[in-house]
Amino acid sequence: MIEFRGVTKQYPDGTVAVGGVDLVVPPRTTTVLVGTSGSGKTTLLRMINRMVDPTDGAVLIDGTDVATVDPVRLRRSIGYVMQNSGLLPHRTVLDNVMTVPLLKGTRRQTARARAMELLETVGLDASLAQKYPAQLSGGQQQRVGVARGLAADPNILLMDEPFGAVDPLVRQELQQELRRLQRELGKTVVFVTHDIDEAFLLGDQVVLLRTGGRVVQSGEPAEFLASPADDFVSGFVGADRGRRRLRLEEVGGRRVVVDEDGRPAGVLEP
Ligand SMILES: Nc1ncnc2c1ncn2[C@@H]1O[C@H](COP(=O)(O)OP(=O)(O)OP(=O)(O)O)[C@@H](O)[C@H]1O
Repeated sequence: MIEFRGVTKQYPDGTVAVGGVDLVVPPRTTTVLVGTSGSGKTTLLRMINRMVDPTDGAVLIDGTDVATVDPVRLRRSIGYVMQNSGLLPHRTVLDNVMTVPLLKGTRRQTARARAMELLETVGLDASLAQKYPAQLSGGQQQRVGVARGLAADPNILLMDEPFGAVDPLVRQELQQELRRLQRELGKTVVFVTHDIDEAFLLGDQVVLLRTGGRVVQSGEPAEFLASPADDFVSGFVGADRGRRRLRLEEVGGRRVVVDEDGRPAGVLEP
């Protein structure tokens, strides 16, 4: 379990990136931090592995204040996946995935076998292992990034807009893969996005932030539509837009769910 207790981050120039956040991230579930640009999502995420230290409050992992843990050790025990995959360009895919396990002292043969296994887990063909990142598509690079994040078998996986830079179709594919992976692996995932649809799709818990790094609402995705905390939330989740306003229509004896324009969204189970 990850816990934020009264966490604030004020940068030396006076910017309050995160303002007094209290939040619990339950284990083995996906928590999505969502919000507009500059709402403190990345800062909040990076306080988990001490890439950023809070100026006030504390972040605890399983009851231990991360401030008391050596940052290098901490970072190697937590998976981290970022937007542009962050792969080392002059190293092969295999070497990229093996980096952290080798740094942690895993034997080369073991690390290699595990890396090959992980490439398969994230849906990559073994033949890509000896290629260099630039020889891969954006989507493939992101998959390698996910494999690398999982390589040291961390309990926690931090993902900062990991699918932000790929085209919409590949993005959908990667989102579905992450859902599958999460069902199989049961990691504690903290995922940053500015896309509310992605947040609803992936999050067991969604945390909506606004400028100044304040939590406006948190909870299960459906709660945001059922009872948005205020107008900002309504606007952000699009509760006021046609796409979210669904209604039932009877078609050929079945109950079909349609949107405001009458376009079908699905069929209601009997
Ligand atoms: N090193 C820094 N020094 C000063 N201000 C910073 C620094 N890093 C971030 N900030 C500011 O803190 C605020 C929050 O930044 P952060 O990157 O956490 O937001 P974000 O929600 O992740 O945004 P985005 O979606 O654009 O990545 C912003 O106003 C940003 O300009």
